[in-house]
Amino acid sequence: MTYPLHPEASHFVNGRYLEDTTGTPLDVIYPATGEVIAHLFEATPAVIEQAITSARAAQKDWAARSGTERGRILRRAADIIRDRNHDLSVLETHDTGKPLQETLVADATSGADALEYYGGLAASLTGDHIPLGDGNWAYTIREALGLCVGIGAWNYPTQIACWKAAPALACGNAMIFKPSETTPLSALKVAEILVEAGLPAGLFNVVQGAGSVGAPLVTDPRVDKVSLTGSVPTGRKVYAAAAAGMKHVTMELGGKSPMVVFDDADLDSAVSGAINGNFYSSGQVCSNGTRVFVQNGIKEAFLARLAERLRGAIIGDPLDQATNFGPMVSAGQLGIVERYIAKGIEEGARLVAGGKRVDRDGFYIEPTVFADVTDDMIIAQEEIFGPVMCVLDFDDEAEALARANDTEFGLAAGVFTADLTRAHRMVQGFEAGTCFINSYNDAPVEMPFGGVKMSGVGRENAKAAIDHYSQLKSVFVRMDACEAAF
Ligand SMILES: NC(=O)c1ccc[n+]([C@@H]2O[C@H](COP(=O)([O-])OP(=O)(O)OC[C@H]3O[C@@H](n4cnc5c(N)ncnc54)[C@H](O)[C@@H]3O)[C@@H](O)[C@H]2O)c1
Ligand SMILES: C[N+](C)(C)CCCC=O
Repeated sequence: MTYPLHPEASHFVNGRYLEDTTGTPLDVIYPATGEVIAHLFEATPAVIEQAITSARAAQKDWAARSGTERGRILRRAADIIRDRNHDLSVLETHDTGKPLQETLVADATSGADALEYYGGLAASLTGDHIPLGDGNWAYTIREALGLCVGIGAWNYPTQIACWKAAPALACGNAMIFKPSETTPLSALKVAEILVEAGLPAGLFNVVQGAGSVGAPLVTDPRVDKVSLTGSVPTGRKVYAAAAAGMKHVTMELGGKSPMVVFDDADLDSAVSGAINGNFYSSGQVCSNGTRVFVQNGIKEAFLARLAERLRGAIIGDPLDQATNFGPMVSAGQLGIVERYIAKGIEEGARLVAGGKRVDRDGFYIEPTVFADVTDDMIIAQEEIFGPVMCVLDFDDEAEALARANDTEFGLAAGVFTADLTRAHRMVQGFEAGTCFINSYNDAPVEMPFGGVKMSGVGRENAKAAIDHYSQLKSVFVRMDACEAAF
């Protein structure tokens, strides 16, 4: 089976595809060629209204079902996704431009992991029994929040949809998901598969559009929770709008994460970490370790080995499974990256690799490395969200830690060293939500993922996400007579 690139309609609402051609046209562009591969329409107020009404209507019955029943449907969806991994990966590659070599292992499969994990957890989402003095006791009931809105970024459309939908649905919520306007295709397949797996109509809806479609969803009084994956500026706006309605939020935002490489690190392992943390998905990964602090004793060896390893980058057609480095997602994002590269040169950083557009159709730019970067440079401070690695030097541990933390962001941090005591000491000191020792960017569903400081609020994945998609009702039970002062 091969999926057609053009979906049946723009939106998926109340268990079926839905079109409203009066919405603003939304063209889907294949980043590897620049061609338009689908013509969609942004959601109109009428589409949004249908999504909210159907989600609210379906949620109560869903929450009243047993966790076992809810979990079974999620696990069935995970199985279908795994069976269709190849076709879903081809679609994800068209949506994002990411090489098929990556999408085959990191996108639909990661979504399936989330559905399987929360499907397994659903039956054991319980409250507590709390014994109190004098024979009295209390208990807590874990309840669904109601209607959750998920808003996605464009780098991992399938994964983001599933990382939000799976815990939300496991807890008994309904969800309306608005994918990024840049990558609207993959989430529609997730919705279709959930219904095929037995999810009742209305519980997972996909509506398309840009911020103008997201904003009314965030402020609608019938929405109980908003989970955003996006940039810090958008996070600020969405968090503030949600706060006005006292809604629950999860904010998965951007970063400028540090990776610290000590002299005693295994050189190839550290270089692999730096490549994974800067060039996977053409650098369009929130948690990327884009400030690579390398201790002076190993710096030149690190740069030499990195240059050698970069020659192994195969830049080309993302559908060719030999390709391991694809285009940027859009012409706009390519332009942003080019401007940062020009800025780095202007600031006096040493360009040691890449820096140029690739001479072919589509939005390609070479994997780029700057050395001799200093903390005050713009390229060391701002999230570029493209394949631009900044290498900075340091002398000792205390200096590396202080400089690693000297940022408003706090999504991730990594350390490469043979000294495990030092590794754990560094991790204790990192002001970051997600840390890595002698590795970078691993995100298994069993491990909480998220940031601190400006990088976000709340956690996705693992049991931690359950607390962000459910609430506790506390019940005090008196076993003797209730007394009063008068
Ligand atoms: N922490 C994480 O898990 C994570 C994962 C992936 C990407 N990101 C971050 O996402 C950013 C890149 O993605 P992007 O360019 O799509 O981000 P973005 O902030 O431009 O957009 C994110 C989403 O928010 C929507 N949006 C914009 N304005 C809105 C508004 N006022 N109300 C409601 N919704 C609105 C967009 O349409 C899009 O769907 C980077 O900063 C990256 O670090 C974070
Ligand atoms: C699984 N990764 C590659 C760490 C991506 C997480 C989501 C951030 O962009």
